Amino acid sequence: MKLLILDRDGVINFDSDAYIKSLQEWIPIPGSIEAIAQLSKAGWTVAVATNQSGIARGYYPLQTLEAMHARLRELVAEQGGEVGHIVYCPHGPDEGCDCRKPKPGMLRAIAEHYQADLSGIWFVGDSKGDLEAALAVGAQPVLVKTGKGEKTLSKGVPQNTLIFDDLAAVARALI
Ligand SMILES: O=P(O)(O)OC[C@@H](O)[C@H]1O[C@@H](OP(=O)(O)O)[C@@H](O)[C@@H](O)[C@@H]1O
Ligand SMILES: [Mg+2]
Ligand SMILES: [Zn+2]
Repeated sequence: MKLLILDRDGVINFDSDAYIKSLQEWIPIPGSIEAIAQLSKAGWTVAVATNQSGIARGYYPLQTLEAMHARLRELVAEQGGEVGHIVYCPHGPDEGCDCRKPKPGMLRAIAEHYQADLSGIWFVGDSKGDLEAALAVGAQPVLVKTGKGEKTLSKGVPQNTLIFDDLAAVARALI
């Protein structure tokens, strides 16, 4: 299957150092909704793996997170596309969970959901932890320059990282 996995904040929607704490703060990056819709219409399964430590930190309830993901699904559906499995890590950095990136637990959960092999699968992110999670399971690290991407790039990225300006450019490369 044609499986593509996306980080959320900084890839699909704008990110903020103050976290994305409400539906109103969840604003798609221009071109990202269209990119996901075009990819899914071209036969790609587009899954999402996102750290959401704001839940553990008490910044927003699970209900708000679910509302953001419902909005994402709604916007992509309006463009005739579909969003696949969305996995999130609600834990804080000190909880020692297996799902918080750079650990690959969420990528493994998505692979399990689709009974898919992760080797070579593109995982598109904006942070170093995204790239490291990809490498941990033999997936292809892909960096976009949106969100924290420029900052991540300036600090150096793994040698085989693919680099694109944004999610729309990733979609153009795949379709
Ligand atoms: O990029 P994804 O994984 O979709 O989500 C990242 C968010 O959960 C937040 O992750 C936080 O990192 P800490 O969780 O505080 O280390 C910060 O980087 C915030 O700016 C960011 O909004
Ligand atoms: Mg991100
Ligand atoms: Zn977790």
